[in-house]
Amino acid sequence: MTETAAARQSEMILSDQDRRGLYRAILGRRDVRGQFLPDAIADDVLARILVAAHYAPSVGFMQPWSFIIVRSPDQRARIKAAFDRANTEAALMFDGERAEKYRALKLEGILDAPINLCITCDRDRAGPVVLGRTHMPEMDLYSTVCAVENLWLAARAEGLGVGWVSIIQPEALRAILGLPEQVVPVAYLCLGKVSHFLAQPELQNSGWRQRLPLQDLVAFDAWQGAASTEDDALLAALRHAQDKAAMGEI
Ligand SMILES: Cc1cc2c(cc1C)N(C[C@H](O)[C@H](O)[C@H](O)COP(=O)(O)O)c1[nH]c(=O)[nH]c(=O)c1N2
Repeated sequence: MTETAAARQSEMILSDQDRRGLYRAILGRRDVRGQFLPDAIADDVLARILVAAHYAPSVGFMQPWSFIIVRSPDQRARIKAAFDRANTEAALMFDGERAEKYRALKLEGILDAPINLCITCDRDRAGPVVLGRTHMPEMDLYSTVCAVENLWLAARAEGLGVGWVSIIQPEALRAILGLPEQVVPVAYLCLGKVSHFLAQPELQNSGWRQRLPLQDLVAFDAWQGAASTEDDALLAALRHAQDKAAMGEI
């Protein structure tokens, strides 16, 4: 290995501090709806988090995403009206106490956040036959979701909150944003500085749903395959790691 290649290789190794920073961003990432501040986001910060999204993995290196930055108050008002229509329909799908609880939740920050961002998937970006998508046609959509998560984590590292709004008819999004037919609106996000990040998901705090024990979601060799004694140490490690994560530690 040449000296430059060796130096480059050592840059690829994350320091312990880097590693911890990554986990802190992952554990501290939140879906933000109610803590947005109206402050503008600096262009260089917005550029960095868009680059993070653009560096996501994608099937056949398809890079099917595009990013529509929605700043216009008129456009956001149209989106908010579409959310309100869908949210009224959604509330009717829950019964009794659950419906009441649903109606009390704040589920979007469309007008509160200074920027909204629609991340789309162009299903034709790389032609009809895509390496890796031949037998799983939804892989381009999954790739776009990888870009969403990259952006979400990068935003968290920059101290910005992101909230995903999916209570909206995709056809309404299409019409408002003028999307062509082959372009799917994958994620509609609200983005901005926040007063604070909550320690736990809002749905957990409100008693809507709790985080599941990770060890119940891990199986061996087949769907719901039972652990053998050789897996005991791993299961203990999972429990330990999740207990620490619940306290915000890694
Ligand atoms: C695909 C998808 C779609 C939505 C969400 C997430 C994802 C991944 N979430 C946020 C969701 O409620 C939240 O991620 C979980 O409650 C866990 O909380 P944290 O993200 O850890 O804060 C979300 N939240 C909300 O208030 N309105 C919404 O429409 C949606 N839609």
